[in-house]
Amino acid sequence: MTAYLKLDHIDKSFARGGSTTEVLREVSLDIAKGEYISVIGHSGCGKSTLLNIVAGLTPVTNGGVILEGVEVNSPGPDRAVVFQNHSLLPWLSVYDNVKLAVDKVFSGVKSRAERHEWCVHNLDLVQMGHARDRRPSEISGGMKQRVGIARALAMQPKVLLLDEPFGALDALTRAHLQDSVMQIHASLGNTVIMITHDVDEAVLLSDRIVMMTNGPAAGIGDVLDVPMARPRRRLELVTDPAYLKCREAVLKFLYERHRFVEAA
Ligand SMILES: Nc1ncnc2c1ncn2[C@@H]1O[C@H](COP(=O)(O)OP(=O)(O)OP(=O)(O)O)[C@@H](O)[C@H]1O
Repeated sequence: MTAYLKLDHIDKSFARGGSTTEVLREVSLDIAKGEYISVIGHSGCGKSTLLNIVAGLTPVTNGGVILEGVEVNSPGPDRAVVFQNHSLLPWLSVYDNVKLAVDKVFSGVKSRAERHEWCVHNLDLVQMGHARDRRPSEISGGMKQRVGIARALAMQPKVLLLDEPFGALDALTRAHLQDSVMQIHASLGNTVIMITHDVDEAVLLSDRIVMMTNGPAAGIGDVLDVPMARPRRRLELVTDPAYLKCREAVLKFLYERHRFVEAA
């Protein structure tokens, strides 16, 4: 099987002043179309660097990213990113934030009326249709993240890249948004790479969990298959032996095999 998205022997070093930091070494992963992949690992191991490489925002030192057989090394609408700190333009309404991305991607393809419908459709998908005329400063953090997700989905990307998208949210808002993302993934079949620090979130949402070793020169330590059937319901999973087993495997990886050691 050829991978839909291939991370091919990626090395990444940053040079600063006279010194070089090796952040990633030999990161390789084949991702199938529609797969939901989580990346988990201790702080500073290089998760965001890896996501930024896939997004084309950070150049690799060696290796490459191949999407549908074509190497990608600059940003493009085929890979949409949602950051932890909502990156909405504060002077535009919710609707116009989504419209900006839609116009950029679809101006030659969809008519003005179709683009309007598409913006409304994607805002409805994340239950934000009612707030489309508000500015980012007038909505909550969870609502901003919903708009960020709507904006990303509206670009119809081949790959959705989520960098701790729920990290700054309270537990209840986080759970609601996780459920929305699961529903969207079920209906649209997006290919997703999501960075998270949250073990339960990784197990709940993912088909596979990529566990990174500690840096410097971090790599993929292990990849865990998450076998529970979908749709998944969080309350039912609490007692599901497969869920508990996955959770334990990730915790063991993080806290026994690759314990975080504070730099002296
Ligand atoms: N532009 C840069 N220049 C130099 N060093 C960088 C740059 N970006 C990241 N790094 C370094 O690369 C390492 C990995 O950082 P990265 O943000 O990818 O880690 P992370 O796993 O996402 O961390 P966290 O979980 O805390 O967000 C860190 O040591 C960081 O200081």
